[in-house]
Amino acid sequence: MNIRAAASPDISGKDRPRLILASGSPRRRELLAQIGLVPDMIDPADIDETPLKDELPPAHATRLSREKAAIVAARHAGAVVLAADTVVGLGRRILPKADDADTARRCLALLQGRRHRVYTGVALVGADGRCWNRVVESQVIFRTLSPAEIDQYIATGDWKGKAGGYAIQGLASLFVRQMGGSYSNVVGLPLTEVSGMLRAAGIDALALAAAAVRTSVAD
Ligand SMILES: Cc1cn([C@H]2C[C@H](O)[C@@H](COP(=O)(O)OP(=O)(O)OP(=O)(O)O)O2)c(=O)[nH]c1=O
Repeated sequence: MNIRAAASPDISGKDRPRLILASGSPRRRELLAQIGLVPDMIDPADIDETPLKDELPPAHATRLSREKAAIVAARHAGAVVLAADTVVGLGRRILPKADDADTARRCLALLQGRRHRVYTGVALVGADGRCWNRVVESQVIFRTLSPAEIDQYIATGDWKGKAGGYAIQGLASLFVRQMGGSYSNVVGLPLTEVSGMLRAAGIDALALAAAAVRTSVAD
């Protein structure tokens, strides 16, 4: 018996289920590309992301990721659908996604000189309709920022569309004194957890990458 073939019938990738990324975030696309996965389609859910009354940051990220996945899965029967939501939490408080300079400035004034948490809720719907859900927490401590430094950062526009008004993968890396937990989680997709969920749904990023290397060497 060919044990490897029996254990990994999908190793070539040709039989893997279609993967739909239910997100308009370029960061999530880039993070998936980092582990060799190119979604077959990008289909953002575009839902109302207003927090519920007294909703805590991890519960908010979990709820929104589930809603995004469910809406998009209903449009793509038989596909694997991946959705996520990233939230910056300061204690019990949810900081907004910065769509204008004033919001970003207010967020940075709150975040400077202290610790906050970043939660990404991840929801996956399998080709057979099974659902997986996780929320991953990272901790970030910003150094003290002067009002002039906040103004300089605002002028770069790097905060646009980012939860909490900053992007750790950009200039805001200059503000990070300390970080705990998953870095990719802060950027928008906790890759270790996501790859485990995808594997459970029949998409094994590491096996696909290894198979691709073997194929190119054989060519
Ligand atoms: C904290 C932080 C967030 N972000 C981004 C990740 C997300 O794109 C965004 C949080 O908003 P989200 O609502 O999670 O995602 P989105 O609106 O960009 O896309 P979609 O809802 O279609 O999935 O903030 C960074 O890029 N870097 C960071 O350091």
